[in-house]
Amino acid sequence: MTSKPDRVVLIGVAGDSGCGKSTFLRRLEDLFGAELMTVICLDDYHSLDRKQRKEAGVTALDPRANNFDLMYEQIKALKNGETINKPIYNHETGLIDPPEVVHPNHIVVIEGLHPLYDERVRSLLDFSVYLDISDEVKIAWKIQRDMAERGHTYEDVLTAIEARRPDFEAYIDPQKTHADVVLQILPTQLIANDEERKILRVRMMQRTGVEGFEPVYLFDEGSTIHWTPCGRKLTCSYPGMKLFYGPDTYYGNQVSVLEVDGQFENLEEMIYVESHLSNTSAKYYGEMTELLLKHRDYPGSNNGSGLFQVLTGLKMRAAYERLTQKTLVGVGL
Ligand SMILES: Nc1ncnc2c1ncn2[C@@H]1O[C@H](COP(=O)(O)OP(=O)(O)OP(=O)(O)O)[C@@H](O)[C@H]1O
Ligand SMILES: O=C(CO)[C@H](O)[C@H](O)COP(=O)(O)O
Repeated sequence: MTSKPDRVVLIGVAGDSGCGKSTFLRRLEDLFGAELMTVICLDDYHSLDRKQRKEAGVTALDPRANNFDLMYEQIKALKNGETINKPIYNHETGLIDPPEVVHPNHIVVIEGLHPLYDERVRSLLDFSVYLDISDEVKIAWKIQRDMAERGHTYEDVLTAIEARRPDFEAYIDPQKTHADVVLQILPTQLIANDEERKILRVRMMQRTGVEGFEPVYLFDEGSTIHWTPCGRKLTCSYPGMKLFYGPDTYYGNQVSVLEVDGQFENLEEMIYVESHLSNTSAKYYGEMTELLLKHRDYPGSNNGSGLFQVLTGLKMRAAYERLTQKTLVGVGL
């Protein structure tokens, strides 16, 4: 930690396992710098270890397997500038390890399955995002990762997703109704059969009427816009690309929706898209494109998921600067 923070800004990143939280956090680090930001994985608040969950017949998604009282007490303490003794859930052994000391930092990010579940924890958050991955895409990503890196079979992956589904629907998914931004990742509508789910339709649902949060828009705020940018200034290969912007209602909340269906052929040309977006919270024209180009190797950099992760990160930086009255200079690049 660099200096003692006067004001701790608390950010929530919610989503199921394998939904891209780590990738998003790596992008956030570009904006805040590793020094200023402390990430707390809420898996550490599992109150039942793997064996105990098995015996009790509950999953880690079930609130009964998590200690929300301790989570609240400790996150509140960090926000108040106090040091905590945070438990550790060990994913290698499935056991709860001895606690570790965590000091408050300028930005504390709580990420995992339940950042928005408990009303008390939720009320501490200054900005939040929910990563909402459709089943088809979740299966494709999990299969790619868990088969390649974790030695699982196709059937293992499907069984694991199915086993989690009831608790996912009961306890994780409803959190999206509380987030400031929901990043929805869906199969493309540009072609009928994209079995590998390589082409994505990604929607950034931005809640309107939230103090200090000005949603990003395309061309004209409040209008409904369908934009097919492919042509002289943006190279698109098959099956092309479509952008959309417009107002909507999402679980009773007013939202501004930005959508990208398809993929960017040449990331350098993102400057053309950036030039048509307003309220990005970039510090200068081109910053959004530079942030994307910096990590062109991250998954999703060439589609709406990378673009909207960068835009959400810029909104989190804007929230930090507004709440602390501090300016972050030069950490992004
Ligand atoms: N935008 C994306 N486009 C394509 N694939 C992606 C994208 N984001 C993530 N993935 C795939 O999903 C996998 C999981 O991503 P990531 O590790 O960021 O998720 P996570 O939510 O942190 O997962 P866990 O909680 O299980 O560690 C990655 O290895 C990658 O294969
Ligand atoms: O959803 C999860 C984390 O996001 C895990 O399933 C949960 O934390 C339990 O971990 P493990 O399977 O290693 O016991």
